[in-house]
Amino acid sequence: MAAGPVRALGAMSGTSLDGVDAAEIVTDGLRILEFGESGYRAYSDAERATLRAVLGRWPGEGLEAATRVVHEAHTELMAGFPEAEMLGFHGQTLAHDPKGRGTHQLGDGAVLAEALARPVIWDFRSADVALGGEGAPLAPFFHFACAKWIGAEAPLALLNLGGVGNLTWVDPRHATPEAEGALLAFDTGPANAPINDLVALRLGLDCDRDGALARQGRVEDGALELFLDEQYFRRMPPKSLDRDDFSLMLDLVRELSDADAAATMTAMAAAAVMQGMEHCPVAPDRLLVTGGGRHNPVMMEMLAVGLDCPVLPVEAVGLDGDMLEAQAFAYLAVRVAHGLPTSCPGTTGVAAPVGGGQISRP
Ligand SMILES: Nc1ncnc2c1ncn2[C@@H]1O[C@H](COP(=O)(O)OP(=O)(O)OP(=O)(O)O)[C@@H](O)[C@H]1O
Ligand SMILES: CC(=O)N[C@H]1[C@@H]2OC[C@@H](O2)[C@@H](O)[C@@H]1O[C@H](C)C(=O)O
Repeated sequence: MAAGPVRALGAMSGTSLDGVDAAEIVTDGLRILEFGESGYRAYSDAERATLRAVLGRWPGEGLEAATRVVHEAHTELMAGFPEAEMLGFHGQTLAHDPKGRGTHQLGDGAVLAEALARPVIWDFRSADVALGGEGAPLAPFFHFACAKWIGAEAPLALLNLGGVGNLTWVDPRHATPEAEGALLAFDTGPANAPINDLVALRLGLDCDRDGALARQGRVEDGALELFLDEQYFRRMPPKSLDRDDFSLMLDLVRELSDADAAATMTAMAAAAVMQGMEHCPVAPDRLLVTGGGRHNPVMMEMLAVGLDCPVLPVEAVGLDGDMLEAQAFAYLAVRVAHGLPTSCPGTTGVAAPVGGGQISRP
């Protein structure tokens, strides 16, 4: 395919299991030329339960119903973007165990290519894992393009607070993301997923909206210390996590009141980020925050108090923090189509820059 600009649509079904985000960008696979339309398709409670029931169950039987949910939700949403020439389809991570079972995202790009009559780029993580990488995070190459787009001239950090947190340190003075020293990225630790699980279990809520519960509680330092004692925090990056790798968190707060448990888990997510920031090769001049956690003022305040640099939502530089991951998979799709790498030693620990992703045509 010619390496000119493409209007691509990316879709992401994140670890929070709330729904599917889709967003268009125009790119040549190097620069962001234009941001386009975006949309969201929530999972119904029944669909979410179907997905939740199979998380971690891979390899396994009986994934048909969950796969159908993923295909239907994505087809419905992506059909509303007829001008997109190419589709980037992340799928729903079912299991992520790069050094063991591998990484698996539910959904078949070939089925979507038929249904939507357009080329679909998908299965972004497998090639990286096959070559010894973590297979995640993959947004960092897009974060590099974002740093260029905002005209950054000094190292900065981008943090995604999704179900899991991931941090990207970017030095925008390099010409390409795969240049040695341009990027360092890794998953910081659990972010919203355990808080969602806590409030779902105890109160039947989706999330601790606006940190209202955490704000009423007190952080239990003993539990926080035990959490930070986890082996994961002693590992050097790159490193990545599966959604439920930190299920011990619920045990650590079992004896606490609802409010204290929420406050302590919010502090755990923030402390994991602070730990992660210590890995930055050069202190970043700001931390730009994307993902749902930036809407949680308690988590944002904890980060602002604990870090030396300004902590700002990505909206402060004109980006859309609800759509950044979907945009990332639109951008990565075009990179794959143009034969460009999507990960490198600094982002996933893979031995050399690699272009992941399969291309399915209708
Ligand atoms: N107003 C809010 N107050 C508190 N938390 C919020 C708020 N809005 C969103 N969140 C949290 O953000 C989560 C959604 O974040 P996001 O959509 O970035 O996650 P994701 O993309 O599914 O995860 P990942 O990036 O790990 O794949 C919600 O499940 C909730 O926990
Ligand atoms: C295996 C997997 O799906 N990982 C997700 C998850 O959600 C956040 C964090 O863990 C990150 O590593 C990744 O998502 C983003 C989009 C990424 O690859 O950059």
